[in-house]
Amino acid sequence: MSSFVTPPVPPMRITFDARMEPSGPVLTRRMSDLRGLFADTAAWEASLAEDPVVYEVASSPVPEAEGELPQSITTIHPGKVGGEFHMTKGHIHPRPRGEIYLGLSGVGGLLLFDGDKPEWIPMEPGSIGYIPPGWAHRSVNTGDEPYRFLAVYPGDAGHDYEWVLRNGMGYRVLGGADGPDLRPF
Ligand SMILES: O=P(O)(O)OC[C@H]1O[C@H](O)[C@H](O)[C@@H](O)[C@@H]1O
Ligand SMILES: [Fe+2]
Repeated sequence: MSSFVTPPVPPMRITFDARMEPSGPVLTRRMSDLRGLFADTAAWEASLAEDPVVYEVASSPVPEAEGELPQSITTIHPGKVGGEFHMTKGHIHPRPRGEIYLGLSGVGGLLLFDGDKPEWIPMEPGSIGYIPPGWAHRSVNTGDEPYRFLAVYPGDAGHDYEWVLRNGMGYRVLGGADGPDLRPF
């Protein structure tokens, strides 16, 4: 994802509206944008008839450029595909850079994978999830209302989505009787 502002930018107060969303560009990802991510391909194909919005990313007007600290608020709408919770595509930063997430509303989790072992950080309003450099990351809505989080990341980190398609994320996150059921794959 990229924002529409080029550096240098002035010091600024970032203003959030009543829904606490930054005023910058919004990226919408529909089910059809999530090809190859859900295990149950038949269920994914069936969902394309309606092609619902799975998540939206609203960015602040800070450029994705070296030295900058862009922020975004992602809203993942609730739902499942073949028992698997709605989730983001997931990516790794081509330049190894850390990132922080802050849970704002709803419940979910941050799935991390270093290519060897997966980690799961449950997220609720007020939780800070830390993504160390070199870990792929994906967010999952494990509840029945929208899950929203703020992300802050170095502007030169970049997004590699192919890595996740090639390597997976270590776990699939399904709805279980007592909350999320993490299945190795
Ligand atoms: O990029 P995705 O894996 O689709 O995740 C959606 C978004 O989540 C967070 O907000 C990240 O900071 C964004 O950089 C990312 O674009
Ligand atoms: Fe990231």
